[in-house]
Amino acid sequence: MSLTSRFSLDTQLFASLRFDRARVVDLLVGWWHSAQVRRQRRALLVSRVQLMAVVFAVLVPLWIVPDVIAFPAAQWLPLAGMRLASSVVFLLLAYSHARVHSGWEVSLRLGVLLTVPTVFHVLACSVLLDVPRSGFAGVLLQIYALLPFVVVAGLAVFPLTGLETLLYALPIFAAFRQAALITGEFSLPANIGTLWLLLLVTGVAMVSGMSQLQYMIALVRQASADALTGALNRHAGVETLELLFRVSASHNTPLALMFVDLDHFKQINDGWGHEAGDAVLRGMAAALRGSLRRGDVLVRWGGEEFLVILNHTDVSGARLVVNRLRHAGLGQRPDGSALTASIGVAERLADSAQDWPELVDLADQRMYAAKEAGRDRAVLPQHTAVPC
Ligand SMILES: Nc1nc2c(ncn2[C@@H]2O[C@H](COP(=O)(O)OP(=O)(O)OP(=O)(O)O)[C@@H](O)[C@H]2O)c(=O)[nH]1
Repeated sequence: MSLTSRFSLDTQLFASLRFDRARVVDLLVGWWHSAQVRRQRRALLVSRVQLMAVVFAVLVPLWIVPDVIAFPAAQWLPLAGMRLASSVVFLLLAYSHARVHSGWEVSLRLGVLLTVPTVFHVLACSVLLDVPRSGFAGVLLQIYALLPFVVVAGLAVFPLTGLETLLYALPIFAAFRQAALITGEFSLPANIGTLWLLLLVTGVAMVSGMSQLQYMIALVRQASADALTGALNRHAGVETLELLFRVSASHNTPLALMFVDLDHFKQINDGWGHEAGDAVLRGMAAALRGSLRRGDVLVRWGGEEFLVILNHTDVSGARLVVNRLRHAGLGQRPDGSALTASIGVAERLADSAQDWPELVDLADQRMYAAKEAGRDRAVLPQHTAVPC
C-alpha cells in the first residue's frame, strides 16, 4: 500500500471517529447499523460474554473460602450452593457455541451473564440477613453490597449502544432496590448517595460501551469501504446482498437492485488522464449517495460499475429512484457535459429470482440492454426502458 493511500485510509478512520448527529444516533440506538457492523458486533459481544463467563466461573466458587471463614454454616452452605450453581451457568455460557445467528441470541447470552450475579445478590441478601455486621463478616457484607456496582461497571467492556446499556442496567437497579428492601435499608434519603453513584457508574459504562462501538464501526467501515469512492467494496457488498436477499426471501418482502455502469468512461481516462477519471468516479458516487435513502446500499462492483441495493423496494419504488437520479444527475465529465450511465434494474419478486447471483445477473443483462438501446437510460423488469 502506498504512503498516500495509507494516509488517506488513516484520515478516513479518524474522520469516522468524529461526532455528528447521525453518528450519535447510531451510537445511542443502533437502528441503522450496517450488516457488517451487526455481524462484527455480534461476534465481539459473544467473545466478550465468553471471556467474562470464564472469569466468573473461576472467581465465583473461589469466594466460598472467605464465606466459610466469615459466616456460620447456616449462611455459607446455601451461599456455596448458589456459587456452585452460578459457576455451572457461567461454564455453560463460556463453552456454548461461539457462532450465533441472531441479535436475540447474543442479547440472551449477555442477559444470562448479568442476571446470574443480580439474582445471586438478591438471594444472598436474604441469606445474610441475620449475620452480625462486625469483624471479617462485616467487611465481607460490605463487599457483598457492592455487587450491583460491579455488575453495572462490567457493562463497560461490551460494545453496546447507549439504549442497550440503559436497558441492561435497569433490572440491576431494580435488584439493588429489592435487596435494600430485604435488608430493611431502603429509604430514599439515606440511599440517595448510593443511587447517585450507581447512576454515575452506569453513565461511565454507557460512554465506554458507545466509544468501543464507535471505534468498531470505524474499523468495519474502513475494512468494507472502497478507498476511492467510499462506497462498499465488492466483498462487503456481496455479504450485504446475501444477507438482505435471505431476509427478503424469508419475509417475502421486495428487494430491488440497480446495476449502474457509466457511459464512455474510457474516453475520460484516455482524454484527460486517470486522475480525472478517479475524480469523476468520486463525484458520481457522491451524486448517487445524494439520491438514495439512508437504508439503501451503494456498492462499487468493479471499475466504473456500481450496484445499488434497494431494500424493501419494489419495481415502482426503483422507478422512483431512477427518476430521482435522472433529475439530480450523476455529475459532469471533464469537458462540462453531463455524465450519463446505463442502468439495469431487477427485483426479487417481479423476477422470481431464486438467489442473489441470479438477481445481479438479471440487473447486469438489463444494463447491457440499456447500453445496446443507446446508453443513458434504464431498463426495468418487463423491459420498460426509462431514458435517464
Ligand atoms: N480512472 C479510473 N478508471 C478506471 C477505474 N477502474 C476502471 N477504470 C477504467 O474504466 C474503463 C472502462 O471502460 P469500458 O469497459 O470500455 O467502458 P466505457 O468506456 O464506459 O464504455 P461503455 O460502458 O460501453 O459505455 C477502462 O478504461 C478502465 O481502465 C478506476 O478506479 N479509476
